[in-house]
Amino acid sequence: MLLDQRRLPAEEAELVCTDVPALVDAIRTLAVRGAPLLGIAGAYGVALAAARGYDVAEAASLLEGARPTAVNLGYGARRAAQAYGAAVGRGADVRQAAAAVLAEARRLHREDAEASERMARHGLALLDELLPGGSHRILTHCNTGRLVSGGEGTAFAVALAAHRVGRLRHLWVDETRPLLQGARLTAYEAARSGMAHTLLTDNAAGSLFASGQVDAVLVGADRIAADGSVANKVGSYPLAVLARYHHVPFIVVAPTTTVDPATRDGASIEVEQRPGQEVTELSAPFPPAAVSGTTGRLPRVPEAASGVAAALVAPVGTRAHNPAFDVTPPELVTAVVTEEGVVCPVTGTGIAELCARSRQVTMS
Ligand SMILES: CSC[C@@H](O)[C@@H](O)C(=O)COP(=O)(O)O
Repeated sequence: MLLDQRRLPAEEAELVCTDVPALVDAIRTLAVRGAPLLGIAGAYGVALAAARGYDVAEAASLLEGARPTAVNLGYGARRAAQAYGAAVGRGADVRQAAAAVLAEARRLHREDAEASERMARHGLALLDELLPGGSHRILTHCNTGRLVSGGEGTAFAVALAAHRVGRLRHLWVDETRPLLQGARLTAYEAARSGMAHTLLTDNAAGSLFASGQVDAVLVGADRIAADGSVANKVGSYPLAVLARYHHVPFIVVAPTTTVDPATRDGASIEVEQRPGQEVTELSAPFPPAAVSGTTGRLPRVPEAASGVAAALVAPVGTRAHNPAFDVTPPELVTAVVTEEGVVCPVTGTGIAELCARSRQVTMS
């Protein structure tokens, strides 16, 4: 059972996935999303497969293939599949093996919550070190809070920790085109946590930096390559460039499960390309109610890819370039905060150590 993130903030609706294809669809359509949560969903998906008596290895590979960039998804699915294999190897019957996978998924879920808490602590200490004086105006991109984690999230958890100790002056929330994770989800989480926040269009960030209103950028990551390159929601790289130009720290917050030593460098990271319709139409993942509320005088088209009514925002037939992520080179990253501590890609410090601490699981 998932909280259906496609329907937020209009509605807090549950989505029940009773088989693996349903979960794969939920992952592809972003009902469940965000790197750490994808790992958790992948592990529970394999537990579901085991409980239903499906082929566990095939389920793990289907789940892993649902979205290519967030390495956590494959990590969760592979780790659960390994737990199944190990149980069978110990002589467990199908029911016992399924129980072992479920226990492993729950363990991963708990570990993510713990990692989240530790990242928040390390991140807050880093902010205090980088920005003495302690009244932080933080800009964040996409959604990295409780909605994406077993705990309070990655980058958002650091901002929340600063808020709790009275050191967050303001949270700037990028809307995050085209699927509006910032507007729909981060603004929703910030409001629920009572954080002072303002939503801006992604394009408004430049003038915000220029007017000196951003003290630090905090983002999450979907995959960190062996050279310290960071893949995150499209729009993160331009923020890193802006931050460098304006002498503002650009900080990545991600658990060690996001570090992938097997991916050599940024160019080797597969960036998910999403349907152009997400750019040319106001449609998926918005629920029909939200779409009808926002169509105004825009022409309506009968059906979007998701099957919900949509409004055109570009002429029929317009092609759209829609990468879901971009890659920030290590020289633009001031620091990577993990649950194990802080490393500094800009100086090359700690990247090898980070890779050594990665918890990636490879299937034999
Ligand atoms: C949640 S931590 C980091 C990332 O997963 C997050 O910033 C992000 O890019 C999510 O992308 P999404 O396409 O919404 O799954």
